[in-house]
Amino acid sequence: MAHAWGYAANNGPDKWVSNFPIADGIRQSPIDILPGGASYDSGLKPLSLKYDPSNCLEILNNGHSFQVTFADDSDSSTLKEGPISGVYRLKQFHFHWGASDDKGSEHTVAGTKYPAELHLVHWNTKYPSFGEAASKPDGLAVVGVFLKIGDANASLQKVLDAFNDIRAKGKQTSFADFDPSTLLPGCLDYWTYDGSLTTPPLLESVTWIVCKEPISVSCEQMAKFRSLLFSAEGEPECCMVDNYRPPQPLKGRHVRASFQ
Ligand SMILES: NS(=O)(=O)c1c(F)c(F)c(S(=O)(=O)CCO)c(N[C@H](c2ccccc2)[C@@H](O)c2ccccc2)c1F
Ligand SMILES: [Zn+2]
Repeated sequence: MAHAWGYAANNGPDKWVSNFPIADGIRQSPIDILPGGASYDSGLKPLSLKYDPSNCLEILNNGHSFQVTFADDSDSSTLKEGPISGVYRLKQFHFHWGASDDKGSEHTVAGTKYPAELHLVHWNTKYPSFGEAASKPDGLAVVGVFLKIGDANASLQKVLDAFNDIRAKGKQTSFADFDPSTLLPGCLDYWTYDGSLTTPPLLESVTWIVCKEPISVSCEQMAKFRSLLFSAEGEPECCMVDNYRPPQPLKGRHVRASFQ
């Protein structure tokens, strides 16, 4: 049985290709975004994000990151417009972060790494389910938001306050009435390109929408991220840090900007 994928030297991003050959595919994510190389597209619409806090269900340590899961049986928490057509439903959000403040984001901007990156994962309702959508080239849309060291983020603190219940892999706890739009930056200018999931199964089904403006996170809040564990209860403790895939080859893809 091949050992499970992770972010360590023996099972990390450089090893994923042996079990997931698409790791060397033509539309892999993340990428290094070169603002000078992105072309402004006046046809790109503003993002329309409408989230209902009552859809928020639970928070879970899945051993790779932590995720906040949403009820997606109706169109009450959706992404519309932007670079996509149709209606995409919010399924979950999660983060990626580093062992220190100089790394942690998956996307980079002209080589600049941020200490963390938020991903809001949505699926195209033209397909019957998330699982179906995840295997289609237009099946998923992920909104990425960079985190930058600065003032403490009060909205993020609500998520971090749940960490004591989910410290180890497999732990979950109810998490209700959270509005993820409170985690979005004031300005929703974005870059967009065709890409993939950044973890196995690395499916090439994601329209990436990466916000230009970061949100703030304090050093103390970053320390709280790093208090989570990759390991399950009873296993030797392994801090959950550096759970990011490095930028992948562009392979001829174009990045568009919604702003000039
Ligand atoms: N950066 S990314 O957006 O590509 C990404 C991640 F980097 C990521 F870590 C996760 S994760 O769920 O936290 C652990 C890996 O599954 C997911 N989770 C996916 C997911 C699972 C359930 C519901 C929504 C999203 C991912 O696990 C997945 C997507 C599609 C098919 C199978 C699994 C994910 F989408
Ligand atoms: Zn992610």
